[in-house]
Order: sequence, then C-alpha cells, then structure tokens
Amino acid sequence: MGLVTCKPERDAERQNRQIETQIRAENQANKRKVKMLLLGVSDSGKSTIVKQMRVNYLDGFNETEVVNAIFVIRNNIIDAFKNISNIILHSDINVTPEEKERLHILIEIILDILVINTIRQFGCIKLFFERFTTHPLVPDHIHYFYPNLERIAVANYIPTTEDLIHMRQTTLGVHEISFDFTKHTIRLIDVGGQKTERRKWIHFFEGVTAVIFICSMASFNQTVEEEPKSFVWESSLNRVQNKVLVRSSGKAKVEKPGMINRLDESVELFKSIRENGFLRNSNFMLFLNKVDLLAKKLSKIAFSDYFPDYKQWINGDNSVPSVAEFIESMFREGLEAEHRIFAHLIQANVTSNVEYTFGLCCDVIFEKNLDDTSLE
Ligand SMILES: Nc1nc2c(ncn2[C@@H]2O[C@H](COP(=O)(O)OP(=O)(O)OP(=O)(O)O)[C@@H](O)[C@H]2O)c(=O)[nH]1
Ligand SMILES: [Mg+2]
Repeated sequence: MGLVTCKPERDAERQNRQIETQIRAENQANKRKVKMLLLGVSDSGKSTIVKQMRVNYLDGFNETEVVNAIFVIRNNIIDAFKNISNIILHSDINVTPEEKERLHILIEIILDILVINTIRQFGCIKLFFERFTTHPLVPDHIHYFYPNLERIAVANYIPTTEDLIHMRQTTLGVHEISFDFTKHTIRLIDVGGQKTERRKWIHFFEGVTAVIFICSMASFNQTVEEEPKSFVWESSLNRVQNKVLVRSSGKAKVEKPGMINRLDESVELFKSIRENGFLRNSNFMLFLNKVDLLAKKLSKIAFSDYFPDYKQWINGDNSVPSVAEFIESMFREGLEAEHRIFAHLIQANVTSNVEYTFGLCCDVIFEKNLDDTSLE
C-alpha cells in the first residue's frame, strides 16, 4: 500500500522543490557573474580599458558624454600646452621675443583652443615636438591630439570615439560597468589611482574573481604627480638629474625625499595588493601598458639611466622586449610561489588590442574557475 500524504505536506514538498530549483539556478547564475577590479596608479590606463569595453561590448558613449568631451579634450590640450611652454622656457630651445611673450601669457592666463591652434605653428613648439616628446611632463594624450589640433579647434567640433578614448579625465570615486562576455556577466570596477583615492579600494576587495593591475611602462622616466612641478621643470631636461631618486625595493639610495619614480611606485603598489589577504583567491592579471610610448621613449632614452640594475640584465639592450621583460621581473620579484600572475603587454588606446588581451585573460580566468568548480 502506498504512503498516503495529506495535501498540506504535498504542498510543502512542492514548495521545497521549487526553492531548491531556485537556489540551484541562482548558484549557476552567480557562478557566471564575474567581479573584476581594475587597479593601478594614476594615469596607468584603467579608465581607458573601461572605455574600450564600452566600445566593444556596450553601446559606446552617449550624446551627453560626447558633448562634455568637447570641453574636457580642449582643456587637456590647453593644460598640455601650458606645460610644454614652461618646459620650452626652461630649455635651450631658441625662442623669439614675440614667442616668449605669447608663451608667458599662455602659462598665466587660460586661453581658448583657437589660440593654441596658432601657437602650434611657432618654431619653438615644432622644435619641442621633434626633441622633447619623451619629456616626463608631456601628457601621453598630446601625441594623439597635437596632429589633430586643427580639427579639434573648429567651432562645430564633435569628438570621435577615438578622441574620447584618448581623452584624459582623472577618476574620482568608483565607477562600474556590467556587460555580457561569452556565458558570463562581467562587473568591471574602475577606481581612481591617485594616492588619496586608494583608501576607497578596500571596500571592493570582497568576492573579486580577478584583479587587472595596469602599469604604464612609459612611466619609467616620470616621478609621481603629486611632486612640486617647479623642481621637475628645472631638472627634468637633464635626465641624469631626474633619474630614480627613491627606490624602496632597489639598491639606489634616497637622494631627494618625496621624489618617487612612478614605475617603482607601481611595482610597490602591486606587491602590497598581491599580498592582501582579501584577494588571496583572486586571479591576478598584470597589464604592462603603453607599449607604444615605451618604444618611443626607448628610441631616445636609455632605460638604464633610470634603472641602473638593468645594465646587469641578461639581454640588457635598449629594446622593447628586453625592457618589458625586465619590468615584468620587477613585478614578480619576491612574490611567494602561490602568488601567480598572468602578465601581458598592451596598448590600451587601441580597441582591437584590448579586445584580444581581455579575451586571453578571460580564457585563463574561466578555465581556472572551471577547475575550482569541478573540485566542489
Ligand atoms: N600612448 C598611449 N596612451 C595611453 C595608453 N593607455 C592609456 N593612455 C593614455 O593615458 C592617459 C591616462 O589614462 P587613464 O585611463 O585616464 O588612466 P587611469 O589609470 O584611469 O588614471 P586615474 O583615473 O587617475 O587613476 C589617457 O590620456 C590615455 O589616453 C597607451 O597604451 N598608449
Ligand atoms: Mg581613471
């Protein structure tokens, strides 16, 4: 004789089954949710990666963002030209009295983009772009915006997607986007890299599937941006004076307190994050960014002028592959064996390059997650 159950019990069983199915479905969905954190010092290229994801996997930029970008891009250029004028006036570049006066006015007073468009024709500016493009105080975006100045200066200028990708806007606070990638939903979190912003990072360290740490390889001849600029303008034309001043990890002694090499800062920051207990089980991706600018700089500057240890490096020529290998070794040095990292060279302002590298990373992350799942 079969077991007779009364109606309330059958209802309870059905309800239990429904709840279990729901929990299973939620677990499956959660496994497909991936939290990724973009970390790195300021100006390393984190937000540029986010912009590329928006272009690749979302709808790109909306109308309001494009209109706001007109102002931001023009300001990027005006600020860059103020710096450039300062560098020229502290250099041995020949400047006519009229040019000198105009450069001083540019530094003192905020001028509009049309004025910059005329200043760009000055002999001293042209000479600057021939001789000093690798100067540590020249913002990276100007290499892109300088040849496009005429287009940007016209009254009815509308920024292109490419313009928005190159635009520089320091991140304050935390921004995130969410998009579908293969079978996964990726939540990508972008934070500000400035020192004052870093204390906010810890709030996002829980449940992180992957940390994408970005480093600008081109920052090897730069010092951290919080430093007094007057010193840098005067000294940075002489690269020997401006070489590594503080290397907390390396052998060079502290020569000027407060002057920290930006690549060193990036390595130190990476190590402190890699060893953070909350991120013990996260995958670590290291994006060695700005490979284009690194190549440009290495054609004019010896890497070993800034990192004397490089002279002893096996392949110590001044080539991109060798220098990149050395930089990667700086990140790996002293890490515990289980602290594995997946490193890749990247040029974040090239959409296809980001798409490719991100795909490689995801292959690693998802394959590893699959392993983790199968152990359960
Ligand atoms: N040439 C070149 N420029 C790049 C590359 N990646 C980023 N940039 C530029 O570097 C500048 C800084 O990039 P962001 O993405 O704003 O840097 P960030 O890490 O978000 O900086 P914070 O928000 O201050 O933390 C921008 O002007 C970018 O266009 C690259 O691979 N090559
Ligand atoms: Mg940013």
